Amino acid sequence: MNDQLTVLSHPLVGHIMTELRDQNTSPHQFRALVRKLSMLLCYEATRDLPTVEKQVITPVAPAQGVMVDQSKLVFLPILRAGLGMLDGALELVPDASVGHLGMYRDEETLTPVHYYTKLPPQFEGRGAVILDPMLATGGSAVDAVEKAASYGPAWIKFLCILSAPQGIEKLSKAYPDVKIYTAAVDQCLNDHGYIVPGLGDAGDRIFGTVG
Ligand SMILES: O=P(O)(O)OC[C@H]1O[C@H](OP(=O)(O)OP(=O)(O)O)[C@H](O)[C@@H]1O
Ligand SMILES: O=c1cc[nH]c(=O)[nH]1
Ligand SMILES: [Mg+2]
Repeated sequence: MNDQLTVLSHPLVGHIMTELRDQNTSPHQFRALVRKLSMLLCYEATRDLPTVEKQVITPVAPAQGVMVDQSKLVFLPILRAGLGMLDGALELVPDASVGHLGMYRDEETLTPVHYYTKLPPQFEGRGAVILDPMLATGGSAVDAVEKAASYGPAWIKFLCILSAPQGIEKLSKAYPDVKIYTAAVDQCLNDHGYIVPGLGDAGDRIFGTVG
């Protein structure tokens, strides 16, 4: 693989992924599993955040601690499915800002269609963390990074639950500076652009709209 890519490698991640893939998993369970994986992805992606020292007094003695300036982070979920990852990310960084990138993938052309954008106006000195459970062809991810980059963030990271080799390649070639964090990399895409074996349509499974 490449050094832009971090794949969560852990027995518990494998366990959660297996439950997530199972077609018998209910939307309620699916959302809970996506939330857990999103927290773990966010944990990895925030490993290099700067800290400032802070002294506190414990019941026993003064202690030198550190704090993170959470306002330096902006989470950008790609609607709809990315919303499923937001709770987990905000659980770890509750004071981050949130912007929304509305796009869906046209079923015929597999290219993203943009329908809504609402980002915080002030990105200077802040990092952008894009959230979308699925990195398939990579078209949506590349468009999301392009949009985020136009706001001038200090850096951009892309967090997804599941990815296909095609999507990783497309995103990493288009944006070599964007680090990608994923819980698993699958084999390929099928003729409809779905990840194989995958987990189906993440948005439909999160929101209970499976046909
Ligand atoms: O890598 P790509 O080939 O662009 O595919 C990935 C995109 O497809 C899914 O969204 P979808 O179009 O299903 O929209 P939804 O979240 O509203 O269901 C997924 O959540 C990504 O945004
Ligand atoms: O497998 C896939 C591919 C794109 N979007 C999804 O939700 N699932
Ligand atoms: Mg969908």
